[in-house]
Order: sequence, then C-alpha cells, then structure tokens
Amino acid sequence: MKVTIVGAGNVGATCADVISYRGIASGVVLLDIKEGFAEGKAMDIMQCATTTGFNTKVSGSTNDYSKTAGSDVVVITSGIPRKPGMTREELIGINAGIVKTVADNVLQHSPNAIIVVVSNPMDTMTYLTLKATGLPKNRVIGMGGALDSSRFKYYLSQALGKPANDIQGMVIGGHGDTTMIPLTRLASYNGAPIANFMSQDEMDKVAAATMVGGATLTGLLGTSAWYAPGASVAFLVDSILNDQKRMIPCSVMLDGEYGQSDICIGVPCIIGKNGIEQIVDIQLNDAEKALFAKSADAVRNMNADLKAVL
Ligand SMILES: NC(=O)c1ccc[n+]([C@@H]2O[C@H](COP(=O)([O-])OP(=O)(O)OC[C@H]3O[C@@H](n4cnc5c(N)ncnc54)[C@H](O)[C@@H]3O)[C@@H](O)[C@H]2O)c1
Ligand SMILES: O=C(O)C[C@H](O)C(=O)O
Repeated sequence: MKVTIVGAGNVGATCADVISYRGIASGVVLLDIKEGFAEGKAMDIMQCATTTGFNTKVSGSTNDYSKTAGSDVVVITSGIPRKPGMTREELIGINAGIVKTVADNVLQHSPNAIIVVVSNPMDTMTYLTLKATGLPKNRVIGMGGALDSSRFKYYLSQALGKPANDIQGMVIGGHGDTTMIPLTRLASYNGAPIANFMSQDEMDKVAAATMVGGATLTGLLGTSAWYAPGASVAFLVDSILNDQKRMIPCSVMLDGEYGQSDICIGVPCIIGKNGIEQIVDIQLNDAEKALFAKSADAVRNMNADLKAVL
C-alpha cells in the first residue's frame, strides 16, 4: 500500500517516520516544494531502516507529483504552522490556496486516493478539499480529533496519576482552541467513569488544558507541535490501510448527523478501507448538544472566509 504525504515539514516527516517504523505501508512518498527537502527527509528516515528494522520504502520528491501516482492514501500537511500567540484560524489566508492546489495535483495522479487533511484551520481545510474536489464524503477525512483525544487522555492520566493507556476518552467538535469539546462525562479509567475519581473542578481543568493543548505546545516550542500530530495521522492511516474499523473522531461532512449539515467538524467515525464508513451517534446530552451547536457555528463562520478560493 502506498501513502503520499504532501508537506515534508515537521508533521509530514514525523508521520512518514511513524508509518515506516510501524510498517503501516509498504511505500511512503514525501513531497515538498522546497528543493531537495523531501528527498533529504526521506533519506534520513531510510537510514533508520537497519537500526529500527523496517522495510517500508520512503522516497522524496520536489514537487513532482508523478512520483505520487497510484497512492491509496494522501495526507496533506503542506502549509504554514502558527507561531506563539496566533490562532489556527489566522492561517487560512495562506493555507487555503496551498491545500486547494495540492488536492487538485494529487488527484491527477491518484484519482482513487483517500485524502487526509491536516493543514490548519483543519475543519475548514477539510471542507475546502471536499468542495474543491467534488470527492464523495467518505474519501475526505480531517485529522484533529485523534490528536485532541490523545491530549485529553494525557491530561487525564496526569491528573489521575494513572497510565494514559488505561484511560479512554474522546474530543469532538472543531479543532480550535475554543471549539473543541472534551467529553468528560464519557471518559473512563478502565471503564469506570472518571467522575468516580475526580472532582468537577479537576475535570473542568483537564478539559480546559486539552482545548489549549496545541497553543501550550506552540508557546513552548515556538512553532506548533509535531510528534503527537504525526503519530495521530499515522494512527488514522493505519485504520484506513489495514481496514481496522477503529472508531476515531474525525472531521467529516455532516448531512444532518448531530443536527448539522454542510459542515466538516469532528464526530466519532468508523474508519476503514473505504475511509469514513460510518458516523457514530454517541447520544450527546443536552449540554453537549449545545456545545456542539456553538462549535459548529464558529466553524461555519470560518468556512465563510473560503469565498475567495471556492
Ligand atoms: N490537524 C492537526 O491536528 C495539526 C497538527 C499539527 C499541525 N497541523 C498543521 O499542519 C501544517 C504543517 O505543520 P508543520 O509543523 O509540519 O509545518 P512545517 O512548516 O514544518 O511544514 C510544512 C511544509 O509544507 C511545505 N509546503 C508549503 N507549501 C507547499 C506546497 N504548495 N506544496 C508542497 N509543500 C508545501 C513547506 O515547504 C514545509 O516543508 C500547519 O498548517 C499546521 O498548523 C495540524
Ligand atoms: O496547535 C496547532 O496550531 C497545531 C495543531 O493543530 C495542534 O493541535 O497541535
């Protein structure tokens, strides 16, 4: 199985590294506009093969899309990341044009690919990709919820003093500092509700830390994060290529589900070889429904700014 990653920067290269290290695909093509950059990243990753023991063939390309031909999955990580103090939404002016061009280019060589959109503002870039390409909605998946959920479980594990792998939890809604919805009511410690172990105040603090998880890292690193983002994309790609049918919150086009239409926003999805195979209704309560509607309003407002490119 072949995966193309457009944008060989921090997130794209980390994703290629995780995919190869874990043997998720037989081939990965990294493509970037910077001369020689993707080739360099690919060579560096390939020089891990004998020490970490993988067989995936990773190659690089400077803007030559013919090398991406026949990809099963294409990941779009091209574009600029935010700097400390910025929101993801401020990236739309530059990233919208890049994402649209990249989506058109990849489809010329991989007409059957499933596209995973990562560039920010991710929900709006996912919407743009769907509208600009006309692809069926199962083939355009926005990655954000997998990452936000892994941060939610991290913060819960820190607050509880328990291993992150013993925590279950999910974040839905927009992939934005104010639009994420960490579902504390449904989070559990090995199946037992976390409310059995934490006060409401502690749970609220975890939810707040999760929502600004990306901004916190951007402040510390000077640019946005890449290890967990790259690994989260690889996790999603694994479920597609290996038809795992994992339930992963992803940004997808809604047609009435969760009371919303004509919007891409994070909801739990079954992810398999056909991309989005099902949107799962997890039965939100009234307070969660209100938060979801508010989140959708904010994402929809952002989508209105796409008029210049659509
Ligand atoms: N959805 C998420 O959860 C999530 C997580 C982390 C980062 N992101 C977003 O992903 C994007 C990339 O982040 P990063 O940290 O890897 O940035 P980066 O600057 O390290 O890498 C971006 C790469 O894109 C390349 N690029 C720019 N225009 C291109 C084009 N037209 N064709 C091909 N390549 C092009 C650049 O040369 C650069 O190498 C940002 O928009 C960031 O906000 C999203
Ligand atoms: O925070 C960012 O801008 C990048 C990404 O969306 C993240 O959540 O790490």
